[in-house]
Amino acid sequence: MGTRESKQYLLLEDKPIIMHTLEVFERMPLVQEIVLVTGAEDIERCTGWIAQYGLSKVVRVIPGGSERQQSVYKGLMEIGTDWVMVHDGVRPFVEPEHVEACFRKAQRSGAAVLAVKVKDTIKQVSESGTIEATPDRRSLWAIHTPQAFRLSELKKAHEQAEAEGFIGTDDSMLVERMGIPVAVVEGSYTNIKITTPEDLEYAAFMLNRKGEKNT
Ligand SMILES: Nc1ccn([C@@H]2O[C@H](COP(=O)(O)OP(=O)(O)OP(=O)(O)O)[C@@H](O)[C@H]2O)c(=O)n1
Ligand SMILES: C[C@](O)(CO)[C@H](O)COP(=O)(O)O
Repeated sequence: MGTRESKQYLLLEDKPIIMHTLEVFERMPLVQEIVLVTGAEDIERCTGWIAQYGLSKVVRVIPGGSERQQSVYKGLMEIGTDWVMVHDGVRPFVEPEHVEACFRKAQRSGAAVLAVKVKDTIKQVSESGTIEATPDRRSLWAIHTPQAFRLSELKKAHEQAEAEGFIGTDDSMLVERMGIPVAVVEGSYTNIKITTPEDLEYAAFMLNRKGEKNT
């Protein structure tokens, strides 16, 4: 993002992005409790915002680890439910009905992630910048969060990955490598991961649109 402030704390309509994200889950009857994993130095201000925005389902705010994977694992250790969903703090536009669909699918099949079909042709490119392969687009999906799992299986997958020194870019990868099938549930292209500066402009537009819909 290139900002001094971590992107999850940037303001969208005067509210930190992470609080917009938490509000989606707070309002869902399906969600029992939320554990927020953050930087140790951010716990105090996050706790303040949680009180300010009345997020009663956030039962704990805990410091993360050295990598995303360790942070998720630390979060899992604080969960008391049989099922868990892992979500990126910077995906505030996830639709509650898609969260619900992902969760229900996981309950039926064991594990599920939200995703969208890719629109572009995707190429595998070498370090020197030459195209090496063009995978068949019909089988390619861009994977989002939330990702839903049985808590015991996700914990086990994390422990196995840690023991083998494997680092994945999402939780599904860790579960997949245990041989557990993970179902894909079609979500929405608006469930962006706010990552680069132009995403902030899109996010402001999306928030405005959401506000107009609700009035
Ligand atoms: N110790 C860490 C480091 C990172 N993360 C999370 O892992 C993700 C990826 O972090 P990072 O690799 O720093 O990339 P970006 O967040 O994409 O960084 P940038 O803002 O530079 O795009 C983020 O959701 C971050 O909150 C984490 O939970 N614990
Ligand atoms: C989990 C994820 O959102 C799936 O697309 C993505 O891999 C997270 O990436 P980040 O680098 O941790 O933001």
